Amino acid sequence: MLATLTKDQKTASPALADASTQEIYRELLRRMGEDPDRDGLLRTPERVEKSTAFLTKGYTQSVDEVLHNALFDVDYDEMVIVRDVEFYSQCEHHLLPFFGKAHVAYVPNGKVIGLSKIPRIIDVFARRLQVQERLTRQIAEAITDAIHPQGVAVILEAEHLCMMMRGVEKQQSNTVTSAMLGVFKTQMQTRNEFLSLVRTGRGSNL
Ligand SMILES: Nc1nc2c(ncn2[C@@H]2O[C@H](COP(=O)(O)OP(=O)(O)OP(=O)(O)O)[C@@H](O)[C@H]2O)c(=O)[nH]1
Ligand SMILES: [Zn+2]
Repeated sequence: MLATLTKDQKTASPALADASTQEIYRELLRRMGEDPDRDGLLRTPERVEKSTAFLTKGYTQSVDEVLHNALFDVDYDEMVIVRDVEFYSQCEHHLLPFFGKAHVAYVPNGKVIGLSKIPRIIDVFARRLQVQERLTRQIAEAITDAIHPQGVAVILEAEHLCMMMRGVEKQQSNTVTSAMLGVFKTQMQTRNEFLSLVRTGRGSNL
């Protein structure tokens, strides 16, 4: 059973109300033309239930919980950048992965955030069904809410399997999205400094 189902979600489809999640995956295998009772597939519903719970565990997490109070009063008002953070998410249209690198920057306003918490915040939102634009925005807003900095910038560069292994089948394209808040929106110089520091990182195609 996925931990995230509310009572309403469970009863949303009365015909399936009594079916377990694993029974539903067995049925999906059957409808793919497979035999869910053959050796290799016997434990597949159990594995898929477990891996799906992991890949969507962002629904059961909150930013407060992952921050764990790791916010520090530090007298530093230059840009902090955590770049080339790999992330894996799933597109909400096809339930296929999209994945790539996140680059996050902020200019503090009296408080800094524990460095490891930036990738943790990214994952809280990446491990949900997403569109890349919303994911980008949610990361920027979560950091803003946590430390009220002078500004936050987030760039995501991602490859979408729904555009690669199906649909338009384009293997070389990637999608870049950004959210620029506060001084990253109002001060061209700050935004440019961020962009040039991202470009000199290891994993950026910008
Ligand atoms: N903006 C945006 N679009 C996305 C994202 N992930 C997937 N999509 C797009 O969502 C759209 C869904 O389009 P539909 O026409 O409803 O679905 P489809 O027939 O499967 O589309 P194709 O992928 O073109 O075959 C596609 O254009 C996808 O590329 C995302 O993160 N952001
Ligand atoms: Zn998709």
